[in-house]
Amino acid sequence: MTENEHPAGESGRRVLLREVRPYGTGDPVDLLIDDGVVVGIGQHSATDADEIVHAGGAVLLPGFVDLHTHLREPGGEDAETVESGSTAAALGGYTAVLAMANTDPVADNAVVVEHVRRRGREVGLVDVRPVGAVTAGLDGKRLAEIGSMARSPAEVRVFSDDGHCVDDPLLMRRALEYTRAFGGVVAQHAQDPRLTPGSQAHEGPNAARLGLAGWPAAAEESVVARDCMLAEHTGGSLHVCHVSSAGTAEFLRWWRSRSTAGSVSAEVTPHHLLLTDELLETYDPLYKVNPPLRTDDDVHALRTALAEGVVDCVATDHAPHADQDKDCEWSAARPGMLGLQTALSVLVRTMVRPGLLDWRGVARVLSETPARVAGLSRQGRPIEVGEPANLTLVDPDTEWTVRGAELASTAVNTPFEGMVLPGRVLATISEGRITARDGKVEPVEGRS
Ligand SMILES: NC(=O)N[C@@H](CC(=O)O)C(=O)O
Ligand SMILES: [Zn+2]
Ligand SMILES: [Zn+2]
Repeated sequence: MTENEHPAGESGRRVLLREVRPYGTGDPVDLLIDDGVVVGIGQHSATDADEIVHAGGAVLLPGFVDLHTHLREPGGEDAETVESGSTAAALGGYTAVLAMANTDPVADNAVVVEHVRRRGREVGLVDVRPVGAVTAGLDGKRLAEIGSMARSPAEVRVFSDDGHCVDDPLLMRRALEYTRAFGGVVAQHAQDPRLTPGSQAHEGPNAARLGLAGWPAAAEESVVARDCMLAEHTGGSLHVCHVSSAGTAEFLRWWRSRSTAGSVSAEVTPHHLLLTDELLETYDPLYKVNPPLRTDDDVHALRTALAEGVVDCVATDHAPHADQDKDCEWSAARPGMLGLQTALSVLVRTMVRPGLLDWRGVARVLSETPARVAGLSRQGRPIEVGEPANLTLVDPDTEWTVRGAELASTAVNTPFEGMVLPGRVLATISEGRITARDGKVEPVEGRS
């Protein structure tokens, strides 16, 4: 496959989706895909197609785009690989994922990002887009080779030291200035390290009772405020990773009402929309994550902020960890949770069923906005004739029980273990090809 071909494109193959409801509205229609492009919406005959999906009135959405996935390759293959993570992504309804840079070696140069992009193409289940590090070795001391990653065949547009905060304001300023020149974006893990030494959990009564070092919300809020000001000052684009507190949402609401320059986008994770620090009681490291699970008030403020568009998208922060890094005492465990195969269901539970988001809203927060932030022109497109067929078919009603061992990731650290969640992905279509269907991925043809 050459660099210019689409990852999963398939020439001349016609796929017919029977009885779908785009954005969950209106009467069911048939949607015909030919050569990776939507060519007809209306009534179609089975003879039009090589392959038929009987959807029975299921909801059709643009394919999901995850701005925040840890695929762990290279260096962390005992937790996840591009192949296992792509499988989880396709099963979760994703057609594109941004693979975070905190790998080993770090994705801070063209060689590593090209490797990740190439592996994504070889696996061929989702469009894997590498994120480049902001600073060399994620050390926070000098900028990484941002220009050479942007110009490389990996076409890096999003830069992040995620896992670490770019806490030096001068480096953050330079990164915003530099990426602005080519339309890039800096995704910040907002955590003032001076306010979070040895932090283990949300700073509050629950952590205090258990004797766990606290991670105060102000450590996030102060960095977000500073970075918004730097984005305005430089005219650069800031993306705020994993917003976790009511205070950050409140600040962003105020900022959006006044700022005129620069660009700020923000994501919330499914786990911060559902889980709270009451789970600390269990002492189960499955619930250890960075930023930490916070309070019920934070959870509800984040849901409201997402409904209003103050926080404008959902990203999983899918963070697989091998058993030895989770099956141990709290303080020794690594922070992070699986997310790709449960994101939609958590969103249905926390936002759709309570009436905070309709399916158009789901398309906006899981697909359209993340695609725009990442600059992916073929993703998050309207469901219309002539558009690329990157699509996800969702059954909104079926409930299922989450079992980490049954998920496609190599690691099993889901915080939703044993929960019954609503909403299932019936099929994922990437560049016109069915990549996942009925809980199984469909292997790339011609691949041994
Ligand atoms: N979210 C986490 O708790 N962990 C992430 C890093 C990060 O997103 O900060 C990881 O790489 O494991
Ligand atoms: Zn992070
Ligand atoms: Zn992360």
